[in-house]
Amino acid sequence: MTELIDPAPPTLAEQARAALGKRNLVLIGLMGAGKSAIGRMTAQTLGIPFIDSDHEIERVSRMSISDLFAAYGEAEFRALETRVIKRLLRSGPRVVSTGGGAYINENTRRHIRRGGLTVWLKADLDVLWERVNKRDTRPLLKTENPRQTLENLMNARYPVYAEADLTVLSRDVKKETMVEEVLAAITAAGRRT
Ligand SMILES: Nc1ncnc2c1ncn2[C@@H]1O[C@H](COP(=O)(O)OP(=O)(O)O)[C@@H](O)[C@H]1O
Ligand SMILES: O=C(O)C1=C[C@@H](OP(=O)(O)O)[C@@H](O)[C@H](O)C1
Ligand SMILES: [Mg+2]
Repeated sequence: MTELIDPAPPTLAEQARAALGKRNLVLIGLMGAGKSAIGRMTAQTLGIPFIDSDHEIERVSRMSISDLFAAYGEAEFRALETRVIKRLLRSGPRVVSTGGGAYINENTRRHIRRGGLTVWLKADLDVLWERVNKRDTRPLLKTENPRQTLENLMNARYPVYAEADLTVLSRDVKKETMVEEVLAAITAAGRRT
């Protein structure tokens, strides 16, 4: 007689993967929130592809984000960003990390809202500033007072990011903890919908 063995309960990653189904997971939030870093790790944990929209923009344009801003200006960058994100969201499931301004652009936001489950990585100014001031790859922060610029962007953008399906607080904890919280949020949302 064969013995019936209870299957192991599903892991958090398996539960989140099931809740996501064919949908894309789209990370939004301000510069330094961890969209690129946490998005990559989340995709690995879920076992689905990861794409960073800025990386894809750099690949297709063969230019860095800074050079794109300098050569063509922000409006052209936004138009390219819209096209790239629309294409990236055409098939799923994937984790797509967007650049901080993507969700703020009305056109891009429309594609994102249709194209997947949105998670806002929300962080306070000190956390963001600590992270972004170490690098000079973000053209919008090449101002006289970049911390103030970041704060202004926060004030302008947080009400829009707040429309996301889910919000996870990004703070100084291990990246693995952030990934777990994203997975837990997806799982809980899956139960609700
Ligand atoms: N939970 C975290 N703890 C410590 N450092 C983090 C955490 N999340 C992200 N970082 C770091 O902060 C910096 C900005 O993260 P990044 O993923 O590029 O943000 P975004 O894509 O939202 O601008 C990177 O150097 C990244 O490794
Ligand atoms: O907030 C923004 O408008 C931007 C954020 C950047 O991406 P990260 O949020 O990944 O730094 C990048 O897309 C570009 O510099 C503009
Ligand atoms: Mg990024």
